[in-house]
Amino acid sequence: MSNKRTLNDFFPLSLSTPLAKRSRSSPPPSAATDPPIPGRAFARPSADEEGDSDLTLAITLSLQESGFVAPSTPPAEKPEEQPVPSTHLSYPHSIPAFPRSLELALEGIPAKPSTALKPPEGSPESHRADLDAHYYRPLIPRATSLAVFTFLRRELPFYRVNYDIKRGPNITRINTPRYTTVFGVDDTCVWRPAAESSSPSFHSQQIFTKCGTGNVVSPSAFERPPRPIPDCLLTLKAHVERVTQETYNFILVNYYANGNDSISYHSDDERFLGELPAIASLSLGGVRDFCLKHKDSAKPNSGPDKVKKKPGEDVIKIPLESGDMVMMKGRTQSRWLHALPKRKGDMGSKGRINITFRKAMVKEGTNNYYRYNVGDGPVWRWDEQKKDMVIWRVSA
Ligand SMILES: O=C(O)CCC(=O)C(=O)O
Ligand SMILES: [Fe+2]
Repeated sequence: MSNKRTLNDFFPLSLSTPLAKRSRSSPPPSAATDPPIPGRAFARPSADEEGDSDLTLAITLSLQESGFVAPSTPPAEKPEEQPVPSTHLSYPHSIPAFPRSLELALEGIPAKPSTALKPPEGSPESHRADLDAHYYRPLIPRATSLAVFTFLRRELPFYRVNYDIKRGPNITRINTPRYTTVFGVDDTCVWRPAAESSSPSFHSQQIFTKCGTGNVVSPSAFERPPRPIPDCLLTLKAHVERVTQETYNFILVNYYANGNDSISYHSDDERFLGELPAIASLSLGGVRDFCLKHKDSAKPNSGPDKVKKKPGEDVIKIPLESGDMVMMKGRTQSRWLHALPKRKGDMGSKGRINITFRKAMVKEGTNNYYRYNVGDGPVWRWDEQKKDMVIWRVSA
């Protein structure tokens, strides 16, 4: 579907507030450009107020906000320096950077060894050979990961995407059973700051140019305008790239509000990801089971012996906790399926965010990811009073 909207349709905000401090990727300040974030004006702390106590406070607040611990006495008001939010013409609203204390906590995490995932006992050798998946338990320490969860749920724009699929003569309406959002552009383009821009905001200056030629690419070359990765997600990407020794140009985010939200068995084996894609998948928030099964075992009673299988016998099931990361490489996408099934009871009672880091090679990837993770519906945002997602703004 082609998109005839102009960039102004995507960025109706008028920008007028001076900013206290630049994020690490921002150019030197000139004119002010970013709107104030209601209820989030912080005074600059003195030098000795910065440090571990900020992180302790951020984590305590986050654990309470996310419902992972009950609030005790109300925490003391503690101002924290607010780095410059990320803005861009394609964003429905600006996206704050992580508080400095959280950013420092993430930067300081040492790279950890991973554990290889193994197929269930008795699986054919070919299944083992096709599986190149590892997990980090955890990649991000639990308390820090919960602070990241609370921050991202509160600050990112989410979508509940609907689309039609055609099976023979029938058209089926699919309502994606989770909230999604996406940032990035495929490898044929590179983001760079627009020359001579008077804006001090790093992201609001970003345009993309064709790799090789350096020619500016118009956002209308895509079905929906691609969105640069905001600073907060760039911080996570840098850590994941360091640990996995891979590079990524796309970040897809899922928010599973409760146990009814899910993703069914699938593989991320689209051609635009290349032949043997490396995908890192980070979990934040509530615990949920992540399941993998070989594509051959998905066929009922397949295999040479045709022995009747018990349900779930071929499935690898890992309860992923906040901060855990699964890395899938090699033939994992082409030969295995994965899913996050619906869950009743305790396991579905807490919200969970999943972030996948991927690399799309060509334009089809950009069009596909924005169609299925942004779509054309309203923006949903977390409402702290209602403790639920609410429609924030209907798209133009
Ligand atoms: O939520 C998860 O852990 C899995 C998400 C996933 O497989 C996907 O987004 O493709
Ligand atoms: Fe997936």
